[in-house]
Amino acid sequence: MGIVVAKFGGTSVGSGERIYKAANSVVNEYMQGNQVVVVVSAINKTTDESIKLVNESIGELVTEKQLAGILSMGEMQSVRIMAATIESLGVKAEFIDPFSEKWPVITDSNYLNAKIDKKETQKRVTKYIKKLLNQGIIPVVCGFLGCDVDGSVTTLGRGGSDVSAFLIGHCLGADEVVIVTDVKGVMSTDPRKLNTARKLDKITVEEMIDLANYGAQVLHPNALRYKDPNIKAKIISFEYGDLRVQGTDIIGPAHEEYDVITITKCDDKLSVLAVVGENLMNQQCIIAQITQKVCENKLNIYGISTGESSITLFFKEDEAIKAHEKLHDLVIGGDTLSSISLGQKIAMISVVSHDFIDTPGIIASITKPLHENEINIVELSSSQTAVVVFVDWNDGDKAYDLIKETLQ
Ligand SMILES: Nc1ncnc2c1ncn2[C@@H]1O[C@H](COP(=O)(O)OP(=O)(O)O)[C@@H](O)[C@H]1O
Ligand SMILES: N[C@@H](CC(=O)OP(=O)(O)O)C(=O)O
Repeated sequence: MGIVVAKFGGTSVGSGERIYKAANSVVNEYMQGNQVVVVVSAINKTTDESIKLVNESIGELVTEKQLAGILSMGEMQSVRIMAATIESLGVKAEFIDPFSEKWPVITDSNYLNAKIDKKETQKRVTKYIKKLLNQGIIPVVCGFLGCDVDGSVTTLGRGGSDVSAFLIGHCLGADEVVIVTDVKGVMSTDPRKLNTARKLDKITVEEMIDLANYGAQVLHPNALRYKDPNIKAKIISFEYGDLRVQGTDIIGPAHEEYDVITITKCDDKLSVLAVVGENLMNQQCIIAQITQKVCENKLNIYGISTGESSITLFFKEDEAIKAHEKLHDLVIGGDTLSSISLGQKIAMISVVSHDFIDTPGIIASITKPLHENEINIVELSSSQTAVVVFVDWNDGDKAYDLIKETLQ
């Protein structure tokens, strides 16, 4: 016997027929001897429709607290219908919403993007949800919602039902979390945008996080925070009405702890090369020509950035000498580039954390102490989860210490 958390997204409960199919799949899983927790989103586009109504009626005068309360209605409705449908199939089910005494997900009072109180949630999942499972009852829990210490409804942010499912799975020590949605699994790209998209049989947690961070709606980027190594996870289609169907397996735990900031200074001394030319932004294939040259000579680029009239590249000190020579050949062999310069010795400091995605001001908090200590930043690049700072080699250790002091 195992514990399975099954989450049904809005489209998977988008009609009476789909709700029946979903309830039936849950009951079948239960009949096979598993304990099942159901997490449900609002039916179809209910949340979008509520937002539209609020915009048209109240507009900006709505408070965040009021809006969270209004949005919660979608999930309040869907859990009731789902629990009743499961019961109609002969198995005991209990809906749980933020007003239930047994509500598990406790958050702060950031109403529309609430932060989860993991300790309190863990306690309540054990006390209430686990108990229901042991009584043979199927808990049907509102996805997306939380409740603060004052008893006010909060939301976990748009698409937050995925977070609810993995959070509850984590707190229960579940065997599996199954995300039921309107695609066959994770695809090579959004099938609504490219019809050549194909289904992946598996994807690693890290890959899935990156895909989600860059907008693949299929899973909320914060959900996998709660994917423990021993929890199996998959994304499947609602079409089959079967939780055992194959979709995309999400493999392994997250490699890096969330909540943790990793700061590293590259051991290698780097050199900066600037390739210069007029109006490079509008020149086609120039980056391809540069990287092709670098690739032919088996050199590794540590960083690259583009500007109006220059492209800056970072290489290991010894490789930069060869890169300089080879890229100079490119410069004098064509009309687009005018010149190249091999500049100072550089230290590279990388700052990485999954928390950067939704934390404003990270770049400012990295650059402020450097500015205050008169350390010049040669280059800075950033992605959703990483900021890489290039400074003069002689400033490297001090810059590293300052960033560490500020962020940790
Ligand atoms: N790489 C991808 N693989 C699968 N689906 C994707 C991908 N990128 C974006 N999507 C979109 O995610 C949608 C599913 O997410 P969502 O609409 O939030 O479902 P649900 O209502 O079940 O939570 C799909 O319909 C698809 O258009
Ligand atoms: N109903 C909420 C929460 C959610 O997760 O929905 P879905 O699972 O349909 O993406 C929203 O639309 O944001």
